[in-house]
Amino acid sequence: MQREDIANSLIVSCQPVPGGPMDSAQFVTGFAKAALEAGAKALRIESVPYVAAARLAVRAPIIGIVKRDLSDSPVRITPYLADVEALAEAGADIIAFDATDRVRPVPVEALVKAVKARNKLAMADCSCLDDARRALAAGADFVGTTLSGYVGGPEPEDPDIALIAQMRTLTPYVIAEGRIRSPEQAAAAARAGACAVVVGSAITRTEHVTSWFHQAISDAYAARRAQTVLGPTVLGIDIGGTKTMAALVSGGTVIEDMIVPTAREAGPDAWLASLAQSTSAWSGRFRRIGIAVTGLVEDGRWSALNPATLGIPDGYPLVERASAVFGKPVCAFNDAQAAAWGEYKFGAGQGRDIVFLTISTGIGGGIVCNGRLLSGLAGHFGLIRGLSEDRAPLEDSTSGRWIASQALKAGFKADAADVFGRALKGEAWAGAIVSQSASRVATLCRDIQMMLDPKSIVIGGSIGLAEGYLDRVRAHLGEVPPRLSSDLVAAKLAGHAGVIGVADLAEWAK
Ligand SMILES: CC(=O)N[C@H](C=O)[C@@H](O)[C@H](O)[C@H](O)COP(=O)(O)O
Repeated sequence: MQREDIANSLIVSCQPVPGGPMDSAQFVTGFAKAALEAGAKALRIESVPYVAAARLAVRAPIIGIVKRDLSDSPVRITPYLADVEALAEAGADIIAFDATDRVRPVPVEALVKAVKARNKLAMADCSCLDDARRALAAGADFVGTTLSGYVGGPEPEDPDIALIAQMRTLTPYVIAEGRIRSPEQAAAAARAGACAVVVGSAITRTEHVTSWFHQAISDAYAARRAQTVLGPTVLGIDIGGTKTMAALVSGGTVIEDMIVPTAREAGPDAWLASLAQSTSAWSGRFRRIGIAVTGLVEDGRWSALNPATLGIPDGYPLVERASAVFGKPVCAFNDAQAAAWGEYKFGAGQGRDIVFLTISTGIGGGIVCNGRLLSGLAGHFGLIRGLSEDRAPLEDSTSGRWIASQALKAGFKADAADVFGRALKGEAWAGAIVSQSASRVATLCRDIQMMLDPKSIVIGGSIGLAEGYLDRVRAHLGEVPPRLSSDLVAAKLAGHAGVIGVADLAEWAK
């Protein structure tokens, strides 16, 4: 045969799962005939007996291989000269072999020579462009992408279309092979320049194809069951200064989530448009949307309280714009208030009135009083006046930003996390800074207790939950008489508090 005989064609690899119920010559020839009847032009067949059986059953070109598991080499496909001889004898037209640059019993040059000596065509199964280069130099007639993704590391999901295009710069005789599982992927391989496309598992490994469908359907049923048990699903969104989280939330449980960076300069219209796009795959799965944002939300309008965190036009009509973009009802809340509600209903609050404090780069919070979340400015504890001479906001003398600035004053270039690490190791200067911050939070907790008398104060945020911080706050509170003291508990929902809380608020806002 000529190389052109298989140009622009589909080749079906008929390799049953070894040892499986279809691992017999009868199925191999059955698949081969069915494939040819449906338009395939050639076959790829493994083992000498199956090549011989197919040769008797069909006239189409056959790529023959032998697979072996060797103890002293990772090479599996047609490693020996004797394999080449036997495949030629059995009636293969093209003989394929592993052409990777690994420890091997026989050099590629010798295999090519043996194939040619039998007047057959040689196909080099490659893992990368360099393999193809060497194989062509050795005289291979075709190069295949067969072994891309199979020479170490985790197995990729998609076919290596880029490698097809790269190989095409070396020769027109590129055969695309490996993980081509849909007609769209096969067409992409052809468009990338392959002269022929091999499809195996997706056509002839019934066990694999069945397991793909089985998995997809099981996941879908599991999601449906979760929804029945948990109740309606809401899209919760938490837009922060550096990243935005979107999640499908049902009954306080996050079913699926994703995190995308917040393109700070792009502005709120662009953030909403890109969120609608990145969550479009979920569109049929929720009926309402809750959005939590940093800053002040009043009557559906969003304003920045600290433009350094996220700059937004004053009074931006968040609810109106988001409803238009998503085409679904939307409600919006401040992010710390939403987190307070999440902790109250599903986290550390356990349904008892709480004040939530998040101590992080800055300080925020939320108040649940008589089972109701206070909105507007309520809970912006970081902005209350501190005790310093200039009456600067409390967060300026307490938060993560302040901790880092104090470290610098003490002569250490360290962020808040470093300062905590060094405090834990017993470095006195770091311990003093952390302790000062904790003592100010303890004073805040005492004042909160006097004003609102919550059942618990729930502490969250990267500083609030850092090892040892809560204990230090408790130690400072220990100086207060017991009835005036607070029950301090650590937040439980971590990074999901905002989306869980706002999703629940959206569900009950209807
Ligand atoms: C890596 C390796 O050993 N590949 C083997 C080569 O013959 C076969 O197991 C594959 O089924 C064949 O390459 C077709 O690929 P897919 O079944 O993904 O369409």
